[in-house]
Amino acid sequence: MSARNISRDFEAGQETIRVLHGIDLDVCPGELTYLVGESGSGKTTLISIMCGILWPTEGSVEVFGTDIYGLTDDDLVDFRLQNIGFIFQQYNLIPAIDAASNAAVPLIAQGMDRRKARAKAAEMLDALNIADQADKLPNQLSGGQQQRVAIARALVHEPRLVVCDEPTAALDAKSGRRVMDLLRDVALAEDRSVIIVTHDNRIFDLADRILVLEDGRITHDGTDVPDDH
Ligand SMILES: Nc1ncnc2c1ncn2[C@@H]1O[C@H](COP(=O)(O)OP(=O)(O)OP(=O)(O)O)[C@@H](O)[C@H]1O
Repeated sequence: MSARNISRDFEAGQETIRVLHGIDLDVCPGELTYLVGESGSGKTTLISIMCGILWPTEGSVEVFGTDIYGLTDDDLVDFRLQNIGFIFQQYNLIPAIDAASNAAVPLIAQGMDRRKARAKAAEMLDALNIADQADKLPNQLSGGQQQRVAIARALVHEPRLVVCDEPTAALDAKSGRRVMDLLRDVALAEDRSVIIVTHDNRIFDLADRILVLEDGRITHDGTDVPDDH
């Protein structure tokens, strides 16, 4: 996928604040790409634009050959549903349905039979080591378990682009590694991309590429992370 000349402004009272300044970025399929940077540097804003949920003020984003902000609203919703999985810091689970049904949402939205979708979602929960929580409601789960349900939901329909905001932050070291292994196994392939926003230095060694964002600009692009991050 590629982003060209991305800028984003937010209104704050009378003022307009520019939080991204003309970002150009190509994300290569088959690579685990990390985005790191201080709080407020614009990471969440950038990945939200890259995965089709926040319009840039300027610039364009192409995902697997489609200019996503050139689509109609309906076509963009459909494109996201087919091609993109996201895991945000707020898990946004549906409170009234159990973990397996939450994880099955993208498949059901794509029209899959409910029972089949639940079975596939249960497999994903199993891979994340929470198969025994499948029948629980979100408020019966710990924060880390809810996060794993959100991860299962992001991966269950095998999207070609997966975007994650702090996927391991709420997890202990072992669970964090398991999530990263799963992201690598399920989400990454020759024709698939994964972008991860993280502060978690326990997983820096797993990245193929690390980008640093500072004040809305990319200031580092390499295989390692600079010492001060
Ligand atoms: N909807 C909004 N309205 C106004 N300002 C916003 C909005 N969303 C983000 N911002 C501002 O844009 C800047 C970048 O925010 P963003 O959440 O992208 O940073 P971040 O690097 O992801 O931070 P963190 O690591 O704390 O999540 C911040 O100054 C934030 O206050």
